[in-house]
Amino acid sequence: MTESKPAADKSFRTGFVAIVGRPNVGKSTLLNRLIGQKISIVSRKAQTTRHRVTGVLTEGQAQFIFVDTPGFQTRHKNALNRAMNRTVTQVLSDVDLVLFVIESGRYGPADEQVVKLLPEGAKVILVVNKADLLEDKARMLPFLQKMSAVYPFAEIVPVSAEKGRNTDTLLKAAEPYLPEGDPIFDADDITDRSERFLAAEFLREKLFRQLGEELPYGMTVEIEKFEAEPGLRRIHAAIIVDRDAHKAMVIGKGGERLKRIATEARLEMEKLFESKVFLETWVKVKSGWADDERALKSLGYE
Ligand SMILES: Nc1nc2c(ncn2[C@@H]2O[C@H](COP(=O)(O)OP(=O)(O)OP(=O)(O)O)[C@@H](O)[C@H]2O)c(=O)[nH]1
Repeated sequence: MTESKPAADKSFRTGFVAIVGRPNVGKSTLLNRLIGQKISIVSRKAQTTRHRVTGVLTEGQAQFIFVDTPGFQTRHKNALNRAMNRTVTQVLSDVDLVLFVIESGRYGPADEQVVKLLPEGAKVILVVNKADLLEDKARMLPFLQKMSAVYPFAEIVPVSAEKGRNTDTLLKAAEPYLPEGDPIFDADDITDRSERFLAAEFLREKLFRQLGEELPYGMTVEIEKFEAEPGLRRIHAAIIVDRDAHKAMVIGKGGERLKRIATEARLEMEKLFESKVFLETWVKVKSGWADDERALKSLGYE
């Protein structure tokens, strides 16, 4: 494994990078674009820091280690939110660089909330995504100028994550902000998350997509059983919601919605695990759990 590590001379740079932004600005698309489509699963390593690593990009003389920042909500004020916002600020003060993503031509209250969570002194690059959607290109420059007054951004880079435009420029702009140091991961490592974890992530992602605005607050996914044998994964997943009404929303009319969600998640798992997947899902009601500080610990938020 070690021979695939890039040669470490003194100018090699390695650093932790967090991608933040309000929902739907294109954070996942950007991460996927930067690290490429290939996802390989490796076991958690001893030298992995306390951060949750979502992707590693080793290119030229630099290694970018992307870390997870839990999502944050401004609509609901309960224990889960307070803890999540605390976690966000903690993670952001710990990383070497923050990529703050917004949409071209749009800067609203939800984006402002994110700026408020940026810790003092953090190195932040403003990524102005979806540049392809800005119909009037002449609006870009004044928009960038307006944004430069919002926060002392280290750099401002317009990109299109979806089309892969200018993402190389973004990496070049980001590299000098990583501290000098040897790579921590082998060049081929993309994620250190386990298959079990990724299974929950895929299901969660499909739920988010399908439920959209109706997403029940505090919903979570628990993998109750994960069995792996060559060419086959057997997964039992529970979707936990707060109320009976939420349960009905997730299941949909005649179970259609849950069926669609589970099918999409299963297909993605099969692709990633390169194996057949039997996925069983059901919805459980655990009332009030989102306000239970103890429940946070089990989710890793505290
Ligand atoms: N036109 C265009 N669409 C984009 C671009 N980047 C992302 N999108 C689309 O924007 C939507 C949201 O993208 P995501 O990557 O899921 O956004 P996100 O910020 O991770 O969203 P959350 O998971 O809700 O926080 C998707 O439909 C993407 O296809 C872009 O550069 N141009």
